Amino acid sequence: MTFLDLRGITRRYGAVAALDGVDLAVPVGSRTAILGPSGSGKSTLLRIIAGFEAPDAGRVTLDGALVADGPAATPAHLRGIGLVAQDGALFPHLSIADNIGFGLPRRAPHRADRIAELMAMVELDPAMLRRRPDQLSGGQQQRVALARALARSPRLMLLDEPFSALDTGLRASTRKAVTALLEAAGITTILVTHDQAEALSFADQVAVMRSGRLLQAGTPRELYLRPRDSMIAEFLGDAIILPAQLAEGWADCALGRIAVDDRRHGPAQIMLRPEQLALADARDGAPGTRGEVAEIDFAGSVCTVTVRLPDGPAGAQRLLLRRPGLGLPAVGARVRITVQGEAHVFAGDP
Ligand SMILES: Nc1ncnc2c1ncn2[C@@H]1O[C@H](COP(=O)(O)OP(=O)(O)OP(=O)(O)O)[C@@H](O)[C@H]1O
Repeated sequence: MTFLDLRGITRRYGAVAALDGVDLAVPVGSRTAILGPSGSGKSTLLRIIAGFEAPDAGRVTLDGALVADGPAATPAHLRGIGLVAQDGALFPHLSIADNIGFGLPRRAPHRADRIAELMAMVELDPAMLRRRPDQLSGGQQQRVALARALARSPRLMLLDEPFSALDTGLRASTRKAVTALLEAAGITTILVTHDQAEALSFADQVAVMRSGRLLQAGTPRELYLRPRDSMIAEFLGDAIILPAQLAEGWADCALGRIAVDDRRHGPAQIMLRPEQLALADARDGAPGTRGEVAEIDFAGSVCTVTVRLPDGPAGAQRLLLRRPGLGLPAVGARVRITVQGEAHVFAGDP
C-alpha cells in the first residue's frame, strides 16, 4: 500500500527548474533512498514532502490525504513528519534532554520517562542527558537528532544526508543502527543521499534523480543490475560498458559471445559489473577471451586490475576489474577472462 504519493511535482526558482514533473510512490513501512548528484533537486523534494515549501504544480498525498495540490499546501507542523538534517541542527544552548524533549509539551506527564525511553532507543548513555551538544561526538549528535525527530512519533521520517559528516566507520555503524531502529518502529522513511553505496545498503527502493527529474526507481538490485542507461549504471557503481551486436539472448562484443538479459537483435550497449569478470592464467588453454594486465592499483582489500584486450573493431579495450589484494597477477601477465551471469542491455538506443 502506498503511504506517500508524489505526482507531477514541479518547482522552479527563477530560471532553474529544481523539480520537473517528479512521480514517486513510497510504500507503507518502506525505506526509500533518493539518490542524485549535487543540485539534482533532492533537498527541494524533501522540503516539499515535509511541507516547508509548496510545489508550483503537482500533488502530494500522505496516508490518503492530499497535503499539497500545487501551491495550496498543509503546513509542516500538521503533517506528522520527522526530519533529521545533515548537521543534526541541534540547539547548542539546550541540554541533550531538552533537545530531545523539544517537541514534547513542557508539562507533559512522563516527559522525563519519554526522553529516557528515546535515549535508550537510539542507544545513548543516560549519563549524557545533562550535557550540551558540543560535548558529544558527531555520531552521538546525530542519534540525538534522530531521538528528537522520533519524540513526536512521526508517521514518516525524512533523513537529509544525516550521515555525511561522519567518518567512514562511524557512518556505517550509525546507518545500521538507525536502519534497525526505524525498521523496528515500522516508520516509513525517506533518505536523501549522493552516496550510492549508502543508498543501496539502506533502502528497499532507490530513486535516482538528475537535473530535477526522477530517472528510475526500483529495488537496489534492479537499479544496480538493470539500470535504464549508462549514466545511471555509472552513478551506481563501476560499470564495464561495451558496444555489442545482439541476437536472441546473446551478444557479440570485445569479450566474445556472452549471454544477455534481452532477446532483441541488432546493435546495442551492454553493461557488466566488474565482479562478473573472472581472471585466470591464459596458459591453461581453456576457452575465454585473452588479454594482458596493463596496470595494477594496489589498495589492500579491493585492488584495481586494468586488462588490455587485443585490438578489435572498436580499437583496443581496457577493462577495469576489482580484485582482492591476495593472488593478484603481475603487470604484463597474460590472462584469460570469463564472464559470470548475463550482461545487461540498456533499454535506450545504442
Ligand atoms: N531557495 C532557492 N533559490 C534558488 N535556487 C534554489 C533554491 N533552492 C534550490 N535551488 C536550486 O535548485 C536546484 C536543486 O537544488 P537542491 O538543493 O534541491 O539539490 P540537491 O540535489 O539537494 O543538492 P545537494 O546534494 O547539493 O544538496 C539547484 O540548482 C539549486 O541551486
